Amino acid sequence: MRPKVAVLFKMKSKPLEELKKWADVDVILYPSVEELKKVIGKYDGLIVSPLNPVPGEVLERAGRLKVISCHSAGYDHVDVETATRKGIYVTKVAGVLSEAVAEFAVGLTIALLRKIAYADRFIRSGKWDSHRTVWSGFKGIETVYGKTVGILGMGAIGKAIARRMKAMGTEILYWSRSRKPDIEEEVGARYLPLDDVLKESDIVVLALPATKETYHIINEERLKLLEGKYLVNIGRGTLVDEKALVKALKERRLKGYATDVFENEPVREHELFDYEWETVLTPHYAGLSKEAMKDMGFQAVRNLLAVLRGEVPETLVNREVLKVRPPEEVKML
Ligand SMILES: O=C(O)C(=O)CO
Repeated sequence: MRPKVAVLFKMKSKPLEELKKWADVDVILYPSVEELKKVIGKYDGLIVSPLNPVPGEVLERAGRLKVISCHSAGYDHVDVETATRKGIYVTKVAGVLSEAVAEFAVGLTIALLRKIAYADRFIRSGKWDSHRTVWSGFKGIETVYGKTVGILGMGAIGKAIARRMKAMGTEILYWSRSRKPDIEEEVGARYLPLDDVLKESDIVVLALPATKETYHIINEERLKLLEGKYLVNIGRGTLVDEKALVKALKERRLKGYATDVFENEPVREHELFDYEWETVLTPHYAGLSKEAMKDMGFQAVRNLLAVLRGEVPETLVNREVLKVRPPEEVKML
């Protein structure tokens, strides 16, 4: 029997075609949790994006589901604990979007310090009447060159950010779960305890995954260490206590915040919208380049098919699932 697979977002057509060679595929664009609960029982596999929450209440109804393939490096939108208990394999993609996301992190940093997004809105709203308006209105613009950049999280994305930042004439500090001698050697990055990175950097870039340990890692206390500095987030919204962050902006302690991610996405209204000069806000699309999306699509499809073939993909997130349901019990291709 051909497996039945649901893709819950608009995946690129080439990887989708590849998937269709092996499985009967339904594309259901961004279903709500309630909608997903109604149909989940029909599927052997799911391919999901970070904007497709798959909570435990959905998985409890997933009678024949064998695999959830995340079309992302992050997998915090899936209840992995429940998936594991139910013998559902969860996979992620790796190595295919680091360059795209790192490039975006640098873009956000430059936009934040040089006020590029602000300036774009300024000119479009017809306010550019003279050079004087710009010179007197655009005060306190800073270069990235010459700054100290602290990177929290030195995985593939963190390293790709470090290389780019170094090339822009910055010093690199970092904190990560483990030391990374390769990047220390390559760009002279210095490993420091987390709070020291915050104290000694001018710009802090968050490139951490969302886990229990990293939840609100930038909280009220740590924001005090960021006085007069910039914060950039391409990790996950939950890394930052947004309420405390807004307070720090309001009290002019934090100089600026650029983020691609939010505690609750999608975002239609947010207190951060009031800080036009101090923030750059983008809708969780750092990985959305044509090249990265195609590579991610193929890897997500390969991961899903590997599980259905009774193989163990390298990027399996929940290895404990192998004890709950061994690969030969999942195999249907
Ligand atoms: O891959 C991910 O987890 C992303 O959020 C890409 O932006």
